Amino acid sequence: MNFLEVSGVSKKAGKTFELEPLSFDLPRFRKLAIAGETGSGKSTLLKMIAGWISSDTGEIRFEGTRLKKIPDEKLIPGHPGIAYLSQHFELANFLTVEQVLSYANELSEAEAATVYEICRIDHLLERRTDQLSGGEKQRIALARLLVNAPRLLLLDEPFSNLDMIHKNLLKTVLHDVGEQLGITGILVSHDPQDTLSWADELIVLRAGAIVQQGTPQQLFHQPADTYVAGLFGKYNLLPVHTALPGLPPAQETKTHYMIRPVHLKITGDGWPAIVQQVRFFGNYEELDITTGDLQLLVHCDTGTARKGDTIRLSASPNNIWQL
Ligand SMILES: Nc1ncnc2c1ncn2[C@@H]1O[C@H](COP(=O)(O)OP(=O)(O)OP(=O)(O)O)[C@@H](O)[C@H]1O
Repeated sequence: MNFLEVSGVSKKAGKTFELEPLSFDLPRFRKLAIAGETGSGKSTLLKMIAGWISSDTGEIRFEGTRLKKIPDEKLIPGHPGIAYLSQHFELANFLTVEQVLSYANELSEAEAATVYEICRIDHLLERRTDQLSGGEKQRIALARLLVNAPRLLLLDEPFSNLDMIHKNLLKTVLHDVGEQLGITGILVSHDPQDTLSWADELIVLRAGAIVQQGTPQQLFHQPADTYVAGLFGKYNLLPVHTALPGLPPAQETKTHYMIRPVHLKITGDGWPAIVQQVRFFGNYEELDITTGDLQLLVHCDTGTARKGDTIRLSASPNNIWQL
């Protein structure tokens, strides 16, 4: 028995969208992220697991028990043991944070104090809910779910609308929730970059279907297609007939080599190339380069090359993937 078993669930939403029957298992304590472009069905899937909407087919089992469907088998959304942090959470007005949390609390005082500490909200307990920033409200909404002692936490786009500082703070909080509270998590994000550092496993959706499932490393280095490759960052495509030294023999059925810009290294020997453009991104620079009739992107340390330079490039065979 797996902690969570999703078997053949499908859902029609609106006139045109259909989440195709999909299945996956999630062992306890494993962090799963669901990525995909806008409208690919991420939230629909998460809401079905949360018990906010029902699937048209299939079933979901949590800790061995089949989850009841709403509204056929139960009227109130949600399932015991599963917490769902929606994009549109609400906190009761005119209450202090402490009141909001104590009404929901099912933990001992010491356990609740640990949750407040992990959520970095100790200093906010006396505040009223209308005296909080968006990021603070969100961490309180999260704490309110955690004081119900869930075993599975579902997070729907938790990083949207947060500036970099609050986003990083929330990432630390979510890391600690998994590590210190031992809560299994599923996170949905339209920005796959946010999921790479958090997840143990990723599912990529496109148009309501799973296109790839694997570790963040697999999805980044060995994407199933250009859609998955593009979700996780920029990439170069070189036709397999490209005559550059060091490229591995092309596999049958593959048409292109894929190399991430960060994996093209400027070296003493390698393919001669001309730098056409340099763009500054702070931590790195992005070069437009041409080699023969190919145009490629290279990411390198700032100040490595200037427009017009002739450079030499190479890539380790480990960082060349075929599509
Ligand atoms: N209640 C609904 N009524 C009509 N259409 C819906 C409903 N819920 C979802 N849809 C449609 O289903 C599709 C998938 O929506 P969903 O919210 O699951 O996508 P998503 O991948 O989470 O997108 P985003 O990243 O933009 O949140 C969309 O085309 C959406 O318009």
